[in-house]
Amino acid sequence: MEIIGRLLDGSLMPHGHCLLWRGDLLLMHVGGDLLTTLAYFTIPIALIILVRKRDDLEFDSIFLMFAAFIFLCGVTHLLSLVNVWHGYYFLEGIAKSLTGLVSVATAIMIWRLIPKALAIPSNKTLREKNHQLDAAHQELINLNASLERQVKQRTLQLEKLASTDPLTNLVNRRTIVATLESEMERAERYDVALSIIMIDMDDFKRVNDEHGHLVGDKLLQTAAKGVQQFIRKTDRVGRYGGEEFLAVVPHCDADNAARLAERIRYKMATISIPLESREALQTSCSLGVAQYQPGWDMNEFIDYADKALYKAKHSGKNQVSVYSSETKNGAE
Ligand SMILES: Nc1nc2c(ncn2[C@@H]2O[C@H](COP(=O)(O)OP(=O)(O)OP(=O)(O)O)[C@@H](O)[C@H]2O)c(=O)[nH]1
Repeated sequence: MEIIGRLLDGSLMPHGHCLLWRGDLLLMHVGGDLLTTLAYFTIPIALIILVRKRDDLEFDSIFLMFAAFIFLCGVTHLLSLVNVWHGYYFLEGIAKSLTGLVSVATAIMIWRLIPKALAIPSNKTLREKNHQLDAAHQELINLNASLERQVKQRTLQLEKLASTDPLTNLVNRRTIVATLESEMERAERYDVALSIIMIDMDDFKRVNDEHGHLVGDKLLQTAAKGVQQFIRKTDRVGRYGGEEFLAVVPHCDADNAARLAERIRYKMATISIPLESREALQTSCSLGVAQYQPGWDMNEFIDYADKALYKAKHSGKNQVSVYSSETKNGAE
């Protein structure tokens, strides 16, 4: 109780007496303390708001110590202001002591934090790191784009490999059959003509037997090129079997397909493969033509072209035969 009484004892000599109650001195001391008090009470609020809102802020504790230290300075200035008219010097002394203690604690903390604070990268370093990151990011994007291009390219190559016959470079059987399937759907839907030509090299076994497989291969390659030269860009030809080619000819009826087949036959008959020690090798082929009829399935369609081809072979080879019910009968 005695201590509280002493603390609240404002009966000591007011500080105004030291200032001789002079207006100019009072104005400076009172005005200065008033402004400082106001400022020192608002700064801690700002610091606390900052610490609470920025949870990524480093060194929270030092900000809070600063807030306490500045607040206590504000209290000291407030009591100085009061003590111009009163004499609460015990209270002011306690406020100053507390301020001193908190200041010393803050100073110690600051010195201990300095190495840590210095270790934080500067804005310049961060900007440089950012640039490096941007450059690395861009490099990754470019690398990714180039990888994607390579994958696309490789996929195309693989697709081509999977659909191409390596010897003749024509599309393989699977692909020509798929083409035929979709052309049949188109012919059915739009009611347009569609024909196929089955082309089979004549006496190919003899070529292999007499001249060897390499010559046989060369002949197949030359024949494939020859057929390709004769068909339109919209037509497709593929290697259907060993020495058998299948041409799919959309928008073409049996008569026109037969004319095309005849031109191919003629062209094939002009092929000659140079041989090392003998005269050039001559060859020929037989061709079976069939025009699509709505309702046929693909196997039937191919089978009818095959039957026409069979007839061409059996009628002496090196000729074209068109499928008709007569052919069917003849073939069976
Ligand atoms: N060199 C070579 N020969 C092949 C290839 N594929 C199949 N052959 C051969 O082609 C020949 C086909 O013989 P056959 O089916 O008897 O037919 P062909 O001798 O042409 O007789 P016809 O069709 O009646 O004129 C066989 O000897 C197969 O080995 C190939 O890729 N290269």
